Amino acid sequence: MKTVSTSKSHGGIQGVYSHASEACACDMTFAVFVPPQAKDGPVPVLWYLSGLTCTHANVMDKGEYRRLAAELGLMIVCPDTSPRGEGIPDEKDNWQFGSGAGFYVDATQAPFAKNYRMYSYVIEELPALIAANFPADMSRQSITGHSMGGHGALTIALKNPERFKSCSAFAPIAQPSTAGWSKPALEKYLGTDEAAWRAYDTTLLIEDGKRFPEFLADQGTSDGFLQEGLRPWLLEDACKKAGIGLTLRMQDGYDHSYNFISTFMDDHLRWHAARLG
Ligand SMILES: N[C@@H](CCC(=O)N[C@@H](CS)C(=O)NCC(=O)O)C(=O)O
Repeated sequence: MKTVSTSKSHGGIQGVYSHASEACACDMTFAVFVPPQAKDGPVPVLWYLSGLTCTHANVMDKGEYRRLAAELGLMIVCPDTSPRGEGIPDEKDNWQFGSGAGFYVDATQAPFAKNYRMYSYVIEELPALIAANFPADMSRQSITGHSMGGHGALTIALKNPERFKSCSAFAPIAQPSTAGWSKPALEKYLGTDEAAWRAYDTTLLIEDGKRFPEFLADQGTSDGFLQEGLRPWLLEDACKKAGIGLTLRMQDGYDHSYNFISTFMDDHLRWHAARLG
């Protein structure tokens, strides 16, 4: 692991690191905020998964999580959203696929299967690296994310309920297997057999019996992707049918940007801190 940069903030350290990823077969960059409490022992970890077009840096620069994370003693880990670099298959003019659009799946189709393994990266490789190199209490982890990363957080929590104490999302893609900006990506990463997509679709995972105790989700009413891409009512329906507690807050006038995310970041940090103990 290489340190790209470190910078003191609110008594903690905001760092950026890179490493040669086995899962993605390329160098990957990620951000970690270590709160001041870490000098007294391991601290709980909150994973933040970003949305389409993002790197590790968007939430680090605009998410405004450090002040409260430092107060609550939370480590914040922000992975990249896809493999990147020379030789990685990509569609340069398509922001909904390839670089910046890994959708947190393990691709099975050529030529993507070699690198686009963001599910394994986020659930296995990066946690092992964090556990080995940072003062993290890996018995206390929670997960959140935005848009494509909200989909990532919800699906990962549903598939690994024993790993995470809590899960929340900002404007998550509720049903990626039928939304216009995600369905083509699932088809290219996972093939045309729609049965394979179910493992990466929140509503279908719930339909197939996966469970998580409760979710918090915030959604702006002025989000341009609300009607076609995000459709939180599908999450609401799925949770209701399954008896999963969902706190869905429609936030009047907010859009899809980090101005929305940063407004409600404190609420999400407090939600997770309360459940991380
Ligand atoms: N590039 C797209 C927008 C993509 C977009 O809104 N991405 C969200 C996640 S789905 C984001 O967080 N963008 C980065 C940012 O706002 O910093 C467009 O121009 O319509």
